[in-house]
Amino acid sequence: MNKASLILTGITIFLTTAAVAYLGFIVTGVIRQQRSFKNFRWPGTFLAGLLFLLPLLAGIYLLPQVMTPTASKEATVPLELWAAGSLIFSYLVFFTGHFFPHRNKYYNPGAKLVFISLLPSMANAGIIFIITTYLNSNGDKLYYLVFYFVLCVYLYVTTNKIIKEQVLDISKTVILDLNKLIISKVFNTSFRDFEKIRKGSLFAVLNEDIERITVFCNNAVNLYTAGITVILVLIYLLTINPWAVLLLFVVLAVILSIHYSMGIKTAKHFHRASELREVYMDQLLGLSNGFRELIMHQVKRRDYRQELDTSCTNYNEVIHQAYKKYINRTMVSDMAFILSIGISCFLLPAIFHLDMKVVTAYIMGALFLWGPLNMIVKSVPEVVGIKVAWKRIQQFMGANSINSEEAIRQLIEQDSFVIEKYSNREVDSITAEEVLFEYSSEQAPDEKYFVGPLNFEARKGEITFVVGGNGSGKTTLAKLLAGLYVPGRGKVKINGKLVPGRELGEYFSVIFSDFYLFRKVYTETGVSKKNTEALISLFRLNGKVTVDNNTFSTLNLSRGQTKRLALLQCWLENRPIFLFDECAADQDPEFKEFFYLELLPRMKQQQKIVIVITHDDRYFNVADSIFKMEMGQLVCLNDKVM
Ligand SMILES: Nc1ncnc2c1ncn2[C@@H]1O[C@H](COP(=O)(O)OP(=O)(O)OP(=O)(O)O)[C@@H](O)[C@H]1O
Repeated sequence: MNKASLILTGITIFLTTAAVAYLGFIVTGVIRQQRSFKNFRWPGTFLAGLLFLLPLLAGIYLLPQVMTPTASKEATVPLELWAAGSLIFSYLVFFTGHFFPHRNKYYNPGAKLVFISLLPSMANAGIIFIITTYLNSNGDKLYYLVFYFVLCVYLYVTTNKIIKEQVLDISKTVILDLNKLIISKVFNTSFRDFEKIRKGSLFAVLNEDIERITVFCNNAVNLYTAGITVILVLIYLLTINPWAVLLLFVVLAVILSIHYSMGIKTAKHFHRASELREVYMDQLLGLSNGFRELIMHQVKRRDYRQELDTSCTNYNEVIHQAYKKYINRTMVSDMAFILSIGISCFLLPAIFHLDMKVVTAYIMGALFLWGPLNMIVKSVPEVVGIKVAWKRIQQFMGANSINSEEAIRQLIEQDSFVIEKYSNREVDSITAEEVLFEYSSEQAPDEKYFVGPLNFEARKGEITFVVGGNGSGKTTLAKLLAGLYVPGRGKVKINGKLVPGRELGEYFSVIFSDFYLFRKVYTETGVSKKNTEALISLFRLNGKVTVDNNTFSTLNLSRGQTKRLALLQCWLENRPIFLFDECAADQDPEFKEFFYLELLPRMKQQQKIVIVITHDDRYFNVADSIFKMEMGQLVCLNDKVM
């Protein structure tokens, strides 16, 4: 069998096998109901595909004339037809896949990529084959070789364009899904766990780690193409001299194992760098949140800046070391590869008594391998980096939570529950029975602080005060009542019925001492302009702020005005229980009077349950009942309730 027949047979077998395999995937996908029919505007796409195929069909047709000038044309015509037929058949099968897309959105572009990414490698191998054929020829096939060279370049460029666009689409989806996944995870984290998360790590995961995975997605296809190119060039070299390929193989195995063993050390550096980046991010957050405090005092500013500089330098140093180690590795592998080329060049002809033409072709092939191989070898740190990034995302997400497609889907969709209405609900009482909560941390397991066991009750149409010294546990009680903390023991009940932790919060409108005011008012019913105008006047914010489209016109207000706005927002939410944690603590006498003597009685009048954590003993007479917190224990100061 001459070379042309061999190549044509190879093309036919490869394309037919790939097409039949793909057809098999489509059919099984349809049977398993993973794929279903979906129509699209296909005629234009189909014709564009056919146009793309035309030069390739010409290439198949001309192949026998280039490679076997002396062979009879009749002998190869059927093979040309088979090859051309298999190309069209595979195109039709490939196209059919568009009509039956897989349910998994990564599967369709992924399968397409696996197939198309083979083509640039083939074009690459074709180019080296054409060049070496030309070098070894006497120039009689120049026009044909130029045609095939252009054909290979055409194939390389067009398929690479398709691949790059597909990869871009996939990485866009990956970024979006991972971001949504992390955000969903944050939303589904309990408040206590959220308190424990280092905020720097949240931003590090959202920025750096996801970015790293995306970059890897882009490079993975290049890696795959490089791998196929290496295989094809090796096959070509095999046809020139098998022993030389074996030698090359041994050299490559040695280079890769050296590279890999050096890579383990680099991985440790990359891991350490990620940890230091979290610390740095945390401090950057401190800079942003505490800028006002920092800018005012020289010492604070100097010391914080020093700390920030130190963590920035530490991070930089470690990442620098990691990349330095990586450079050492690449130098070792670069040197080993160049040495192996030298050995091939000087020793091979002597050992195997090879013709110089064969040696030239061999060296050409080996040099051609250099690019793709380099890419594969140099991607090792990327693979290490991605392993580190993925591990951190997994850690962040919690063990075993994202190991299946179903788990991911459920997590993303978890928040799409039906919204129940809680405003205006009839709530007679909220009670805590023998509730106990324990603060503990992994860093200091021996240092524990207990709140409770305690009993508490607040009733409709009554104002309940909770008083007590700093650190006695008042805010912890508030978080337990509002379902932010889950008690280790005991129960929190609404109207005498046990309510799940997550639902408890729905009954509350809360202002904690370190509250965050959102610019938009998120209410079940939206807010009417007329109603809000009256409220703005009640809260004495006229001329300061307006509400349009459920959104406050500004948040640039004084601290007291911001508190009033937060109270106004609570009012708009219209939940059955109001809870205020030291809401008037840092306010002027006028605000205090407004809060204790005007607002709270109005809420009471509206039959709300009003719980107020306070130190303002001047207004204790406003309360219907007063509880006192002492070292985590609760006592009722008047027996009106208990
Ligand atoms: N996130 C936390 N992790 C660990 N321990 C905590 C945490 N928050 C509070 N504590 C501990 O629980 C105790 C009670 O805190 P809490 O905030 O409930 O007190 P408080 O009565 O509201 O104080 P203050 O009047 O100063 O606001 C504190 O002594 C503190 O040591």
